[in-house]
Amino acid sequence: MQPVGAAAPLRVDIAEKTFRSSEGVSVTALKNLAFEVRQGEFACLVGPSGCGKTTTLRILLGLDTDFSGSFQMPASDDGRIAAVFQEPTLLPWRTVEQNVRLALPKAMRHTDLTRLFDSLGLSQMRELYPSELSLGLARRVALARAFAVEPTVLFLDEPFVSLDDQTAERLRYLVLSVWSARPTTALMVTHNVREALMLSDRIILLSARPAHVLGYFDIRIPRESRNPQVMSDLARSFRQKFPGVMQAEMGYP
Ligand SMILES: Nc1ncnc2c1ncn2[C@@H]1O[C@H](COP(=O)(O)OP(=O)(O)OP(=O)(O)O)[C@@H](O)[C@H]1O
Repeated sequence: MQPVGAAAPLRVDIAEKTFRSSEGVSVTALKNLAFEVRQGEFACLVGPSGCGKTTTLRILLGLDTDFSGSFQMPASDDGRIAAVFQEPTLLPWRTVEQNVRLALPKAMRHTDLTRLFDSLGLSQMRELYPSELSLGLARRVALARAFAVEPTVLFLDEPFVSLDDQTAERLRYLVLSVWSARPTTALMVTHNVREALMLSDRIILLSARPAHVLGYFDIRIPRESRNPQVMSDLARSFRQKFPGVMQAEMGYP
């Protein structure tokens, strides 16, 4: 299928990002972090805990402008950006459906969302309020809200953490199926190598803080062919290419 949304890659070239406390303590989170995500590609930023992954996403989302360097979003006519964080951040006084619709640009407010709710298993939940949802369901709503705007670029920050294994795996498959129906440029942060091998076209492996790129791992095997044997072969190749980084902490013993 033809990728949609973007005509140019997402280009990131962050020279440095340093946090400075009022007591004068400084922490350099990113240093010479440069990478690209190609048009219509699902890329994963993988790196150890605290290396600077969320900091990178916050910069790309414009939530943190105090850094040196530059980045370029994929070019397109409307340039919609969507993001899903670990915390679903739903409006508590709005229903599931209202939470999703409120994110839509005016021209799309009356879009038929039936297929999207169906594909995320949310058809029966449209009238519920966030307090009535488990964390797994709330994450699905956050994902629906992001996909509903048909973004040019989609950022995901560890959307499967703190879920039990079964719920997380089901959600990974749901994301795959919704994303595959409209493969927009996506960048997902995770510290779970197995998850990245399952979902992505390209893994961008980051160093410990200050984060910079250690290397790329491209996966050309179609997602639907990544059965347990293929996944285990991919994990072996990854381990061979990056010896020492496949620790249990990173999701693949
Ligand atoms: N507002 C802040 N002030 C000071 N230091 C910060 C701030 N935000 C992040 N840091 C530090 O910057 C570093 C990178 O943090 P960041 O949250 O980006 O890492 P991460 O790779 O996303 O971690 P994790 O995988 O644990 O979520 C960490 O050492 C963190 O303590």
